Amino acid sequence: MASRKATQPIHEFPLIRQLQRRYERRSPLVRKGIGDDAAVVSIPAGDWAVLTTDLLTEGIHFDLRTTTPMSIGHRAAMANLSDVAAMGATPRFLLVSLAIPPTLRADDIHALYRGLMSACGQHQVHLIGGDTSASRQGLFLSLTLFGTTPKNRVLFRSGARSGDGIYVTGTLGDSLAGLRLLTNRRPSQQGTALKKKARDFLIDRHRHPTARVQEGLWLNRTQLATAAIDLSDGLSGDLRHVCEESQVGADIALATLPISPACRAYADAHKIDPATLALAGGEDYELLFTVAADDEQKLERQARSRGFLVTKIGRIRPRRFGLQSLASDGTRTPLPITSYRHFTSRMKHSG
Ligand SMILES: Nc1ncnc2c1ncn2[C@@H]1O[C@H](COP(=O)(O)OP(=O)(O)OP(=O)(O)O)[C@@H](O)[C@H]1O
Ligand SMILES: Cc1ncc(C[n+]2csc(CCOP(=O)(O)O)c2C)c(N)n1
Ligand SMILES: [Mg+2]
Repeated sequence: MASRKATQPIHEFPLIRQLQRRYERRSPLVRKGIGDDAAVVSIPAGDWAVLTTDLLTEGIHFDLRTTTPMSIGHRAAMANLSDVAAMGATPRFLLVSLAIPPTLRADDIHALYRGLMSACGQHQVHLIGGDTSASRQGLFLSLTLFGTTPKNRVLFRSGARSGDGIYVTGTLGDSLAGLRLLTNRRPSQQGTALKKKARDFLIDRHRHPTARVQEGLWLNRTQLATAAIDLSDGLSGDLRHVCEESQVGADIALATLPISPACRAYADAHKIDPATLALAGGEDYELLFTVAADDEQKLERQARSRGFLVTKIGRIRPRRFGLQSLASDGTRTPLPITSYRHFTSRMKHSG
């Protein structure tokens, strides 16, 4: 969907100057942004810095035949914002590194930045620098996001305790269903039973995910969450990280997983259980968090009054029980790992 013709060659320094003119904003915290050997920022006294980086690789994280440069920029920003959100921190400064193949034009890079910066603009994140290189083959995009949080105030993966309720924001499985709609090469098998509105919704959830920054800040500020993680690889794998770091087990009640009407319609049309999409689906960028049993009512009340969608999906158990799925009739079975794994699961997810 990007132009594959090199009609408008890229010149490194004019491109950087244009990006600086368009996207650099003044901030009292930015002492030096784009233009020196490194950026210099000051952070509020006593705050802790929260740092994350994410790499997006053509063919692995996106396919230029089925997506747009603007969506790639948006998703890259949201992937990083989501990690800062999962720590309960405020995102502040962004570094962007690009390796650009000869097939892309300057216009494509500007579209990518429009997607990036519109996502960052929602959270007052400042672009402070980056790096630009040519690539012989494929587009690579690496973002580093710098956030802050008051000292000692942070949501770790390691704080879950036996008895805590397990919650997620939003709905699960939409992004994977959207990706499958985009990449399935046999449209005759998928289009008929699914209304255009549902199809558009799922594709949009894949192309334009929303990082739950406000929710993360709320959970941290109120100290209602004992642990948190963002769902980038898929529930079945990401929950496992929380359990390993917290040295606990978990029950997940499959019937309670929040599934959007569109994802349910997709699952019906394909005769699959929507829970399999929710467990496997990566890139939803929802938050999974745990809450002490005594705080659950308070959490649910506050979520309602703030307009945040949160759903209880299970409970933390002692480590010896491992991770189990709990059926409506009370039977338990081990929760299989079906989430995205680099080096093994690419075809399964895109096919
Ligand atoms: N190549 C690496 N070198 C050093 N540390 C790494 C490397 N890759 C990952 N890590 C660290 O491992 C931990 C888990 O990383 P991972 O990328 O799985 O995070 P994630 O939030 O689950 O996924 P993602 O942000 O990529 O969607 C993080 O602390 C990360 O900084
Ligand atoms: C073309 C194409 N094929 C497959 C996928 C699915 N996918 C790729 S990486 C990933 C997990 C998150 O990555 P990371 O852990 O690196 O943040 C997922 C779910 C996609 N988005 N595009
Ligand atoms: Mg993460």
